[in-house]
Amino acid sequence: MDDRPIPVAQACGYLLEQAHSVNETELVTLNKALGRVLAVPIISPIDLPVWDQSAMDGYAINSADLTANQTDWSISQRIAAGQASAPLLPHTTARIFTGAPLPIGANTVIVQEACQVNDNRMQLIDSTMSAAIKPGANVRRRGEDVANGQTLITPGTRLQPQHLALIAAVGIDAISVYRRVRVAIIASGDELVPPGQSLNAGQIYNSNSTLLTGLLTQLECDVLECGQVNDNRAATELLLTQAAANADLVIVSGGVSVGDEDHVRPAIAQLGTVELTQVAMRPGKPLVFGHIGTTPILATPGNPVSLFVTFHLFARPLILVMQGILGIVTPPTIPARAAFNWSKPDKRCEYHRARLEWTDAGQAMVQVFPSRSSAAITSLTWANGLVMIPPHTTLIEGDAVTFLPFYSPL
Ligand SMILES: Nc1nc2c(c(=O)[nH]1)N[C@H]1C(S)=C(S)[C@@H](COP(=O)(O)OP(=O)(O)OC[C@H]3O[C@@H](n4cnc5c(N)ncnc54)[C@H](O)[C@@H]3O)O[C@H]1N2
Ligand code: MOO
Repeated sequence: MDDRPIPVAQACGYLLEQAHSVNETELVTLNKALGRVLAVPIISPIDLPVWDQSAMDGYAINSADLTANQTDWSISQRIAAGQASAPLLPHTTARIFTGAPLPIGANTVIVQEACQVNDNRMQLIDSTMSAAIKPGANVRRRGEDVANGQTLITPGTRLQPQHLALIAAVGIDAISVYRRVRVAIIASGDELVPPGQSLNAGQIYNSNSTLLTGLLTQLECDVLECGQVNDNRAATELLLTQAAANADLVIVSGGVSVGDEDHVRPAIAQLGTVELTQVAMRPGKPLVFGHIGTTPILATPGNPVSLFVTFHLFARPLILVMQGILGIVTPPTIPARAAFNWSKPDKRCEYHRARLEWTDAGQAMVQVFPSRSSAAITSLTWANGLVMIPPHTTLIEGDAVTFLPFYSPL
């Protein structure tokens, strides 16, 4: 296999081409559906509003009576939200409240601020205003928001609270969503110790498993935590085999470089196929992608920043496709201006930790973290995104740059 680094877009394109969504669906109640991906269209079984209703507290009237030299109206009924209305008696008005059903025979609601009531008769405070009251004023018509039979939400949508509210508003309480994508995670490295234990010489805490668990949980995946594997070929192969058999996707961090202690790539090649290795990016160059059986395996560099960046650029889009998301899955970008100088460019495309802020004049400006180290995990808590700096590119303050926010929809 050609080991020359390939461009990020080409690598991501390959991952997405071969990706397919989990097809199995399950029925979940609305309060369990937040963040899940809709599998079947939501078609409204009702009109919304369900009936003509008042948008204001006031008086329901037939607008024809406003032009018929009538200056006051007997209040023939009182309709609060939750009550049924009776047909409006001719030439009368109904006291009505916001959200209450408009009586048959009325087509307009006059806000109560414009009215006065004496002896159960309603008058306009300023009778000359009657001509200005438009038929249909302050009425929400049946079906004006949603028509019975209308498709409300299409499959492939990640369900946000507002989607769930719309589904609830048409009376549906359980929906079909794709099952969660199950992702197995493995941390490779002899040096790794779980947080909470004491460190011996040469050891460090395993932070990548926590990072990956969080990133995957945010994406609504099921996480299969496979723990840590030593820098040993047989152990790596065993754990990879088990992980691949039990998950839709395996993400391994560490052990992908070219040293004698890096066993992940040869282990994947032994068990399956290595289809992609070395991406022309910084950090994250020694990325490996392949399959064991039909399970995709993404092996990222062990440096926490490299893991985070490669997750954002590769794992996330891949998972979105596997989840059944329809639409653009690659990270969104924001055009901005550099608030920094960049004088030592790399031959790889750089994804540097960056912070986007808006000036008072509304210009998006990007600052960069002072260290380029892919081990500097503090850069991730400082930044709110990445700035993309193309290969061999120097920048001065004010130059146009592309910013990739960490938190994005979908
Ligand atoms: N001769 C070369 N050496 C290296 C190259 C190269 O091209 N030639 N590439 C460098 C780059 S770039 C990177 S990135 C790393 C990638 O190395 P590995 O993926 O093999 O990762 P490790 O060596 O296992 O770890 C790198 C670094 O990250 C720490 N680490 C690993 N796992 C965890 C974890 N779960 N939690 C926290 N920290 C972790 C590990 O201790 C190392 O410090 O290779 C360079 N070398
Ligand atoms: O690619 Mo490494 O991730 O530059 O540090």
